[in-house]
Amino acid sequence: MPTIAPPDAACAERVARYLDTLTKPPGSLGRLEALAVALAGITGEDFPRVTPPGVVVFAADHGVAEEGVSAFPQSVTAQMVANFVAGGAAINAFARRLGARLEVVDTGVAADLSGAGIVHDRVRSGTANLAREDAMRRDEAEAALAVGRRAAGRAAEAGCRCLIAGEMGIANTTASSAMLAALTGTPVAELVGPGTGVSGDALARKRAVIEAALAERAPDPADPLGVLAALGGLEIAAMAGAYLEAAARRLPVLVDGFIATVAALTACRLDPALRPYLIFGHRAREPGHARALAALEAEPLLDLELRLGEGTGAALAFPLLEAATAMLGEMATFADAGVDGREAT
Ligand SMILES: Cc1cc2ncn([C@H]3O[C@H](COP(=O)(O)O)[C@@H](O)[C@H]3O)c2cc1C
Ligand SMILES: O=C(O)c1cccnc1
Repeated sequence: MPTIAPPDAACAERVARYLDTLTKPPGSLGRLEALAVALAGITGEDFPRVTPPGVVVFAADHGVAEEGVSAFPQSVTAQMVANFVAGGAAINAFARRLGARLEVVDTGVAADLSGAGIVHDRVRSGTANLAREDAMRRDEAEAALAVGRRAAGRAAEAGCRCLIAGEMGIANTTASSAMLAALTGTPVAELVGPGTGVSGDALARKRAVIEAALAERAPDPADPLGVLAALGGLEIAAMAGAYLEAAARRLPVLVDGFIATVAALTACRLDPALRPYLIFGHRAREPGHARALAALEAEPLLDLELRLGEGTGAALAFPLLEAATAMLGEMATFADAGVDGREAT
């Protein structure tokens, strides 16, 4: 694994002091100031840049879809990949607003995806049904982490200054819920939720499937790769790998919703040095998201009651990162603007 250096504390400290010289009462820009300090520490730059962002959407299928745990059929994963390529998904609309580089990676969709515009970096054709057997082998989980690393590497080499990972994979809230329960010991009932919109009997079945899988697989919470292999997904592993690679390259990571946060938690368990590189875009409606955020002691920037994924919540939060860098780069100091400082009271 490439090593992740600690953030540049001296740079963060310099930027924190510089913020107090800008024409505003000290601290008055609140969490935006903390964001600017964090970005300075992450990048090691006094005037960090976050544009353009790189958005990578990892797509893969889940064998557990056959248990009826999603409101939508498995075919939607492949169909949405075509929609991403055609530019018609929510993430396309938001990424365009940001001037983002958008890449779609087939990490293991259970269909033949041909055509231009898709990066084919497949580990296997969907996972196995985690209700019956391990979702994948450990070496496959490692290979999926490497898919994510390669994608983050491409984004960095293309000049991206911030990484957003998104996902598409029908039934992946089931895999993510199972992983979160395994990693944190939280009872399934406290974190399972509707995903694409299951309720009533279907939600009860989703919960029962996860509880049974946890009882049978019983992965060791101290073995994050084992949890990923037993209960995870190819796109979830790829997101984790992308986060680790971005941090190794000192790129800020803007984390999306529930699934992305479970990937982030897994990646932090693999390498705790990742944590300071993560900025959390939003709190999604899925009940497990608050649990996953709490496990990371994360306070997200937005709460727009989203329940979509794809990287959409992170994309919506990105302008706040831009604003934090603009505050540093464009505001005048008291001295330069000839504005009187605070009275000694
Ligand atoms: C049209 C459509 C577009 C989506 N974009 C993201 N998801 C989201 O829904 C899925 C997770 O929910 P569940 O576990 O209930 O299947 C993931 O693919 C996720 O990214 C979508 C779902 C649908 C139907
Ligand atoms: O927050 C997410 O990532 C999410 C929530 C519900 C359904 N799909 C994705």
